[in-house]
Amino acid sequence: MVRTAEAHGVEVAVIGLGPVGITLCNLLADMGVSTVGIDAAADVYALPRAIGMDHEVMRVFQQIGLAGALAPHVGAYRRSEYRAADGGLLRLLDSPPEPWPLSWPPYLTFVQPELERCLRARLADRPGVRLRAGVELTGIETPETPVLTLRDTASGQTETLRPRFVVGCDGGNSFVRRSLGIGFEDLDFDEPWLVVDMIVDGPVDGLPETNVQYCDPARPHTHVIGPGGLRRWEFMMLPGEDPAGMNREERIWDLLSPWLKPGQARLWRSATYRFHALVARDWRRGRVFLAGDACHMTPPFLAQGMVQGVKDAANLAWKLAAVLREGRAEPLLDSYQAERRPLVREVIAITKGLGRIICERDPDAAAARNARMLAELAAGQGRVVRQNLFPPIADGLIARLPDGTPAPGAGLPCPQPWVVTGTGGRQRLDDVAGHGFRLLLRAGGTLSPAAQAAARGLGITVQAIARDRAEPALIAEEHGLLNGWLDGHGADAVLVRPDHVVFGTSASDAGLRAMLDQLRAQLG
Ligand SMILES: O=C(O)/C=C/c1cccc(O)c1
Repeated sequence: MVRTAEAHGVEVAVIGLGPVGITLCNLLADMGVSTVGIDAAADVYALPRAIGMDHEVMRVFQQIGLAGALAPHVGAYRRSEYRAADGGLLRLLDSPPEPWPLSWPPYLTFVQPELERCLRARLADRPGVRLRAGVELTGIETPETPVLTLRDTASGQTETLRPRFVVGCDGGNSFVRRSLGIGFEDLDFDEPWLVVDMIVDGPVDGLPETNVQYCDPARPHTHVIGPGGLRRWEFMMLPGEDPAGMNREERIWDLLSPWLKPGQARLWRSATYRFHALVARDWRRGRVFLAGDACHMTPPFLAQGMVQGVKDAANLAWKLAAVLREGRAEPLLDSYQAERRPLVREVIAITKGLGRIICERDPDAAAARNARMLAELAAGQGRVVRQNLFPPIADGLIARLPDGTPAPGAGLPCPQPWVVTGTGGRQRLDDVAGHGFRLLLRAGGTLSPAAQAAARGLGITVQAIARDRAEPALIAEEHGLLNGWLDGHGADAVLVRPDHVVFGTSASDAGLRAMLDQLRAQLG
């Protein structure tokens, strides 16, 4: 039976309610955008797939108001060691000591089903957003004015939906992407691996205390420590090994035998899969967008899969809201692909570089690799600050200097220090300064009437932040992080976008007015 239910008032349809889609639904709902989230599955996928996230993603969950609810499902920071087959250390991916730049540990782990449940629970009974699980997208037409055909998987009933915009967050096999005929650029790195999630309930001697990339040419493998008792091992599958044979419990215990015996842990999930290095050629067709795995797939070695997807959601959400709520022109939405695609492509290339190190199976090449990495370690180059591996946004909606280069700091995540307020005690800055466009100034800095009027006209919140409590201001930093960052960029003010990315910095009132003019022009 065909039922045509013209849904009036749905502004954005999000297809796929995995972590990226449900994050996008939360952000859009908070921005007052009427949203429907659609997923063919009746419930959250009960087993973990992603396990790692970073401080920028945690900041988005903080923005959504979920930091507290997620705390039991989030794991502590661990460094990543790259080790040779003989156990020797080859490289260390670490984090700087506290205070951390975004106030969250730069790398965290999480339990995916619980994370998704928290994100869904927050939207239950919320006006303006509707989650429709058990509803499958079966057709998508005319991307300039999208018309969706939906089918209820239980009743078989179909309906049509005409949202203003559609975002396909429907995973690597995205129906949305395939329907639009969008292909991938293949960055040429895929290998078959077995992934095993174990729950270790009690103390077990000899388990690694950190994440480890075992660069063993006989069988490259990985160990990641998740929250609670969750431990993940990943094993490369060798030529001739068949997925079904690898994914037998007896075989898994055999692979785990250097660390665990049966009875010391429970097998939660195991799966064989082939990782890929792919980025969609187009991220937008008309009023239909792609996000997350639907438009990029990253090898696992830096845990960037979900991270980059949530960053897509944060990037797109405020731009859609700017068009739908503030009447900005739709070309603003072109900056989504302009900003995200080159960055994600670079993240995939960086991950691929590390993956090639880990996945080396030729013993001679592995020996040469070890010698090179040991020399780098001895020369002090083998200790890498994890978050510094990733590039800033370099294209799109950022302030530029007269020569066209990005303004100092533009495209980076803005630091989020711990601050102390007169009334509120110790808080993270975003919880005080808000989440829209905000202009953060040094304490004592003043804005000319013209700059104030320009900021007000753009709906920008202005906040002065003292370096410490000795300076008179309503908000004072605990560790001087943001003021130190301004020092480092030769700036007195930083203009931050709603996705926490730095639009630009300025060192004078004239520079600030020029930056605000650029923002007005770029917003359209
Ligand atoms: O952060 C890292 O260095 C590695 C994380 C990770 C997570 C999951 C699977 C992997 O191969 C690596």
